[in-house]
Amino acid sequence: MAGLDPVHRDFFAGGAGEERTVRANAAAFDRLRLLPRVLRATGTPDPGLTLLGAALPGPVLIAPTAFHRLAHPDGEVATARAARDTGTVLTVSMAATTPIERIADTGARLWFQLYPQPDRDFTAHLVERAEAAGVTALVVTVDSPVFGRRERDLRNGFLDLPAGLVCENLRDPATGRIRDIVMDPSLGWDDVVRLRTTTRLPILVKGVLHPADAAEAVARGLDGVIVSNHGGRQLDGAVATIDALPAVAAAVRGRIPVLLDGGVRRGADVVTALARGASAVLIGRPVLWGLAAGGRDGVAGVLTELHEDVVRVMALCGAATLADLPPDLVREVRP
Ligand SMILES: Cc1cc2nc3c(=O)[nH]c(=O)nc-3n(C[C@H](O)[C@H](O)[C@H](O)COP(=O)(O)O)c2cc1C
Ligand SMILES: CC(C)CC(=O)C(=O)O
Repeated sequence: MAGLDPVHRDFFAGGAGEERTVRANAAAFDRLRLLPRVLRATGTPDPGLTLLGAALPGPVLIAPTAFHRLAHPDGEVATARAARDTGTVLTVSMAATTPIERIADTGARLWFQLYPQPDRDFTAHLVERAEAAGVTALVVTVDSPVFGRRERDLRNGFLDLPAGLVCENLRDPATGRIRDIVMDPSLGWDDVVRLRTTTRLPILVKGVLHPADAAEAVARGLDGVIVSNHGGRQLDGAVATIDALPAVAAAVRGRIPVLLDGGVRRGADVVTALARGASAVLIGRPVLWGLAAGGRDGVAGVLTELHEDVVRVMALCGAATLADLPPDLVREVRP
């Protein structure tokens, strides 16, 4: 990627351990094929949907990723402008390098990703700050009781942000200092549900792979689950998300939205995930590559191309709307 420091490129591209799960996310899509329908006179497909009460032009959202100013000087502001201009949702990482208020100033539709911190008062402050800035949902990442072991970063000695960049949303309101992100191995369902006492925002849990956990999210009254293995950056060896999706969707039975991320690169991947039970998908690394290559325009290019590809694949499958993507559209083939 032109202009991207190789150490930062490794941080973006890499995963945990052997990167088996990074590869598995892509390989699992490679094992799936579409069985299209013909002569359905669908006209130009409409990939629009309503998600958590918001009308969106298409089913591809932006996953939370840290440190956008490593990719481009305009960082999260550039990403947010692209989200605004294409009408999609940007999920802002808690580890953003731009204050949430400045990102919100773009007018983009934002969700906020949270790692609940052991200091509950600080967690409540973070949530209140994001809500005041105008975010419309909270995404609680639950696949990270500890940091994954990212061997590229260890080899490269990438431990800290370069001088001048900080996680702006971790500023302590009392001291003005930037706090470290703490991964909390004691985090439990009660902690997630307790966020309801702080916020009226819808709450999605991100990092669910097991159907029993998805059922628990429904039972706990949460508003959505994101089937995710953190792009292979946490538990190396975790199942590919597109493989985990059908059982999660079966457990949820349409009661709350099920989203998916991990290895979504093409319109066919999006259509495959929706046919397997997802309401929408999110993309992580492609947005970072677009940002590094061309700031706002690069990200908008990635989002627009993928949107157009979704429409093309829907037409080629005989689907007029996202409701026309049944499970029998997808067939598994031998590797
Ligand atoms: C560089 C990078 C940083 C990430 N930072 C976060 C983060 O701060 N919070 C989080 O919940 N997930 C984070 N993720 C995981 C993404 O939200 C998402 O699950 C994953 O990237 C999806 O896979 P994909 O990159 O194959 O599309 C990060 C992923 C990458 C690649
Ligand atoms: C700064 C990290 C906590 C961000 C993250 O979740 C990731 O790199 O995958």
